[in-house]
Amino acid sequence: MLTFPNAKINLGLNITEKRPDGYHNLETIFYPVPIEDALEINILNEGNRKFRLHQAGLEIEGEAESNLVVKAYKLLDDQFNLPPVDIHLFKHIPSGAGLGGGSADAAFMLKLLNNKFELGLPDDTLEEYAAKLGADCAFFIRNRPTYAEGIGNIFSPLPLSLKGYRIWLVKPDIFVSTRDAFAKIKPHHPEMSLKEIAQLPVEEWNGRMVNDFEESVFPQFPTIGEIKEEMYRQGAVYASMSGSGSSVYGLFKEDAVLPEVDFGEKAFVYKGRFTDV
Ligand SMILES: C[C@](O)(CO)[C@H](O)COP(=O)(O)OP(=O)(O)OC[C@H]1O[C@@H](n2ccc(N)nc2=O)[C@H](O)[C@@H]1O
Ligand SMILES: Nc1ncnc2c1ncn2[C@@H]1O[C@H](COP(=O)(O)OP(=O)(O)OP(=O)(O)O)[C@@H](O)[C@H]1O
Repeated sequence: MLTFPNAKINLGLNITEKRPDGYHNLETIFYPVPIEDALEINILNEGNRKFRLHQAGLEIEGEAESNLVVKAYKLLDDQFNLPPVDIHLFKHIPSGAGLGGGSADAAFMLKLLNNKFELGLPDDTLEEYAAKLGADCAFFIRNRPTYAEGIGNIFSPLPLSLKGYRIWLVKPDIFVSTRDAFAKIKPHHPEMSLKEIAQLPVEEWNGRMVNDFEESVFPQFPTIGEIKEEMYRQGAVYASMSGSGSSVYGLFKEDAVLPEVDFGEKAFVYKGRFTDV
């Protein structure tokens, strides 16, 4: 059984409070984007191992045991004593990009196991399992435009569609530490709530919808800020860094011409369009 975990972008990200436990309260909108990994499971018939992981595409740091698809399998295996699985993961979504690629794999693995082994778990339960695997994981269970608050874990669906817009996304070869990015922020409440801004036409988001991480990340990594400027130079109606970086996206009108721009040899570049959400 095969599935295609997709990435997300953050539309706006306000860091509002530092909590006594060291984490931060925030508000953001998660929106699915059609940049995809491929994930397949089959029943494993050889040997006495519970799982085998084959990886291709972009490299993922760490041992197989620390891969989120394996953690997702173990979480459900503990509860349901699943058959052994042979896992194939083709990695296309860059990591450390603010695109939630690892979280997507984890959530899609839960959904895949639920379907393959007919566990009958409803979305609410799958979301509870996903939340144990990482901050953004639960979003990918329903995988629809979502307003998130709390530490990024309290969700409500949002009536918002980017259908018809084009997206140009660039991830330069820069690693941003999420922890450091949070540490440099002075939390504050925004003047206008993100939910209200999101109801305005996309053309009116620039200057209103803000990713607070840009303030702490751009001075340290000017290249990331320059990519955002380039998006606006090329005619983006809205551009922003996603999550804590390092990827930057621009949203463009359907008929926009997106030229070839050299963002560096190792940059990941994606051009696509939003369809059915
Ligand atoms: C900011 C987002 O990118 C929004 O999409 C994500 O919520 C971050 O998710 P993530 O990369 O999976 O980050 P995590 O691994 O959960 O957290 C990394 C570190 O960021 C800090 N952190 C994270 C989330 C949060 N609400 N407040 C925090 O202060 C903590 O120091 C934590 O140790
Ligand atoms: N299946 C996986 N795909 C990608 N990364 C994984 C996976 N499993 C574990 N990881 C680990 O998770 C870390 C980052 O994952 P991810 O791809 O979600 O990037 P991210 O850009 O930090 O996402 P975000 O900031 O939006 O949460 C990497 O350091 C990687 O070692």
